[in-house]
Amino acid sequence: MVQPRFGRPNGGSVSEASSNLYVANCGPSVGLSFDVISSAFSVFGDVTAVHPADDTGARVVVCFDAAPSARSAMDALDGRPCPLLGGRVLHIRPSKILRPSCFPEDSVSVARTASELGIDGLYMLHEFVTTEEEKELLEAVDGRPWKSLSKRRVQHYGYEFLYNIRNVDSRQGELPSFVYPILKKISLFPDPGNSERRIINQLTVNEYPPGVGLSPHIDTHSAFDEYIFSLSLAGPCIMEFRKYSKGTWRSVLATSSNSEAENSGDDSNYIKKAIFLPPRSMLLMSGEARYAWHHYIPHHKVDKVGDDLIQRAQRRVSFTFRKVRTGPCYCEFPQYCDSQKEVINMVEER
Ligand SMILES: O=C(O)CCC(=O)C(=O)O
Ligand SMILES: [Fe+2]
Repeated sequence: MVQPRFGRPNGGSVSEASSNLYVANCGPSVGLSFDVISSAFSVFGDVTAVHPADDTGARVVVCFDAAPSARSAMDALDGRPCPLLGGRVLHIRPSKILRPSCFPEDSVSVARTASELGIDGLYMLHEFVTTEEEKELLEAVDGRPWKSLSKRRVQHYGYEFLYNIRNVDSRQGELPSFVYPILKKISLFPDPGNSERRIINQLTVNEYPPGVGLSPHIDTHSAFDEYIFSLSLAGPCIMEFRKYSKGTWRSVLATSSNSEAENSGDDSNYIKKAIFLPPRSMLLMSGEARYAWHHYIPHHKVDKVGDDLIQRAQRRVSFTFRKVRTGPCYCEFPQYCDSQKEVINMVEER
């Protein structure tokens, strides 16, 4: 269980003048959006913000511009059914917190476009598939067996991905026909690369429940070619990119996504950037973005994108399209490359 993001309520003493209220039994996971909560509390004064208080989605902090408004709201609503919130009984205490610690000041600002992010080799297209295509893709995978991992479910096509070795198994057949229209669109993806590199023969489908993400990792260089396409469906999330200054091929393997172990690597020495992935968008990781940056999906129920708090949906389903590598990787990033580890070892040993 993640620690509450706001400090504990300060005991409920009405003598303390707080303009913020900690409100339990209230939030997106009990069917109340931040907007609905805000307008219900606005009856008592100007509400400046409604923040999640923790990752449950059922506790919020309502911030008023003045303490008397907060006090009136608490006096009127605490422990009683609230007609404006479907008769829900709220539990309200004053909260001293001014700023939600779930989004610390140093948290990275989230770009909405790849060009804003500025990582070489990273591209994103919005509305890469239509809502109709999205529905069909989801129905197709929902009609097939899922494999349960500890926090999410997966399906693999073309080649099975083996999480223990972070590499693929032997070939299992063609990709399913329901992805043919996507493969066709991928072949038209506008990027400066060579179309040969867009051949796809492996697909991993990931289904994430709300609050579930993916550990920081670089897809194993020796397992997959340069181009990695990831299609987001059903729900949004943010993806963080980290470039570790002391990264080595060992840390790449140690923090592979595909390991079920939670391992965030050396947290002290990296630069990070983040991008918002809306449903139906397609992300292409190539070049430096694919070979040298770890990608990571934070385990959030709510993402902060600019001034917006965006709730994770009931699920996010991603389709990751890759081509299995047949020989060693000769990328320009030997530091992160398991195929070139002998070279690195020789340099390290000298
Ligand atoms: O869910 C995603 O968009 C990314 C999945 C991923 O990084 C992977 O399977 O290696
Ligand atoms: Fe990945």
